[in-house]
Amino acid sequence: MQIVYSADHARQHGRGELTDGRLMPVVEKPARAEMVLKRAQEVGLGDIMPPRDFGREALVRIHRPDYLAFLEGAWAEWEAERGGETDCLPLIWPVRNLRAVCPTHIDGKVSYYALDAGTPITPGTWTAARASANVAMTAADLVADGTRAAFALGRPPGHHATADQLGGYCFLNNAALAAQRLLDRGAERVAVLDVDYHHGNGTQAIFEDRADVLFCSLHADPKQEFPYFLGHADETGTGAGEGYTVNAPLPWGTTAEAWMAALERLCQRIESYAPDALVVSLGVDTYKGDPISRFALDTSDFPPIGARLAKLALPTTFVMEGGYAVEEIGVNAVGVLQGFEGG
Ligand SMILES: NCCCCCC(=O)NO
Ligand SMILES: [Zn+2]
Repeated sequence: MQIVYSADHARQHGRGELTDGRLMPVVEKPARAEMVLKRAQEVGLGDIMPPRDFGREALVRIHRPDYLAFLEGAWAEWEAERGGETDCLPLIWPVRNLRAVCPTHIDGKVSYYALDAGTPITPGTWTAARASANVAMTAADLVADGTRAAFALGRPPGHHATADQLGGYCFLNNAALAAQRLLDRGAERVAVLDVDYHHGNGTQAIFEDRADVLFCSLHADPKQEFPYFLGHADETGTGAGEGYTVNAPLPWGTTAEAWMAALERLCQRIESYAPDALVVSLGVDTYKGDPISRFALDTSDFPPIGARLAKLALPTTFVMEGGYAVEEIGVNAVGVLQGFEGG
């Protein structure tokens, strides 16, 4: 399986994320991608190629221009205001009884464009986020060119990012950009399957009113887990997209048996949709040893996931999302890909 990778991911390395009531060391760090790359090379998963730069015209197919302008200029504005000793994080949100009018001050702007305070903007964020987006679109192009499957080994991840908001360690929605790229290359229908432990609120929001992308996700129940405010089973799409969003929320402690049963239901929905291509938001934070998650999948449970996805017999673009057990992320993520290849 072809792997697309850019060392520019390492330009995203936050100095802290707000969690557990304090600024903690980030879990979304460069070692994650390096460990997956190392494992892919160890098992000879496939050739590794750099991304092509698709430019801003590809990003605006999914993201709002004002949001892209914010991301590009945020660090410079933050540094001018505060110096470079701390990362840019929000401190207030336009919640109930407030108005979502974009402020001019960087504190207000980052709050307007962020859904959480766990996603630090750093000097290298814009570079890393664009590289991750280009990695995903390059992988999608490989699949559009006839490759059976490709792996976008990028970070920062993307599935929490909406058209105009960052959050959950995400800035640009790599999986959504990959799906759009496949449509722009001639696919009529694309299914996005999100197997990350967390609900892909960004991907759902981006495609919720569209019938040309089916969004399916199994994830920790938002009543218990981040992102808390999207991902319920009664969210089925809106307008022309009614029926093209499928959520399978699962409780803390979910075992591989229950998780695979939910996956089976989503795979059957994908089969009935009969897409031209599949994009998989591949998070492996469903692993029982993940430091921020509470499902119970073991390393041996990951290859069967790939094997089931292979039975869909669709051109498939795997896009790296979450997974924070750094020692096991490689064997778990590559395990899915080996299972897909029948390895
Ligand atoms: N800091 C709160 C948890 C962010 C979740 C990140 C993730 O893995 N999403 O898939
Ligand atoms: Zn996750």
